[in-house]
Amino acid sequence: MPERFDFPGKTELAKALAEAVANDLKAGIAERGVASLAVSGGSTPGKFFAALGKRKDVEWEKVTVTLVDERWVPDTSDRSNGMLVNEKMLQGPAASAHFVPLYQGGEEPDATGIAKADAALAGVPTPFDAVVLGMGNDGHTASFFPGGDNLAEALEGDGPIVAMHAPGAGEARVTLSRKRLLETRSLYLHIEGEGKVEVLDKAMGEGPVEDMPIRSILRQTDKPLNIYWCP
Ligand SMILES: O=C1O[C@H](COP(=O)(O)O)[C@@H](O)[C@H](O)[C@H]1O
Repeated sequence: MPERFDFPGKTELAKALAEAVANDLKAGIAERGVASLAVSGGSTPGKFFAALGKRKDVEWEKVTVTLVDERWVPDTSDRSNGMLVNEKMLQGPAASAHFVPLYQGGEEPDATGIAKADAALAGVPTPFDAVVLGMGNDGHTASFFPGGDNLAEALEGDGPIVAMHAPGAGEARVTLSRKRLLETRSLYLHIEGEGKVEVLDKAMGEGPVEDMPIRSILRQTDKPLNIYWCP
């Protein structure tokens, strides 16, 4: 059963989640000399990224940061999750972290693009010390979209990176597979707003995973899921 932590506001949530993830990274560095983190994009994580990136107690030069999913757009696009991470998190103390992008050029995540992204991801210390997921109003997480053309592969395949096109996704995307996402020491779901808690409540109920792919994370028991929410 996931554990839920509620906060009065976005600032409090951002600070608490940054504290938890910073502790995960420090534990990883203490144990193996390096640490790795995979984060989501979208409209929710900006404050959390800023709070985490300011942490001076993390040896950022030993940290590798990557994404749980990416829109297949150049990193100059304001739709790029990579750009968001670079602008909001990898500033100040965190500027010395190593960032591994998923977008590898070109118009489409074709076999060459996926092979390059797989190769880039192979350089990220495994398991992740922390994975921070988000959730869309349609019940998607990472780029596990309802109606996604490669949803079954993303949910059940060995991955590690899967191309995804879906009616609700906008541009073509890539996503880490469920298997790769669960190769983590800590797992978080970061959601904000009353609307998202309604989506979460629905997802916690019965129904097919394909209708609300966040269920593939909520229903698994391999990794304890910590849900961070604020209004
Ligand atoms: O498109 C995406 O959406 C989800 C949720 O985003 P939000 O705007 O509702 O916070 C995000 O988790 C994912 O990484 C992103 O690519």
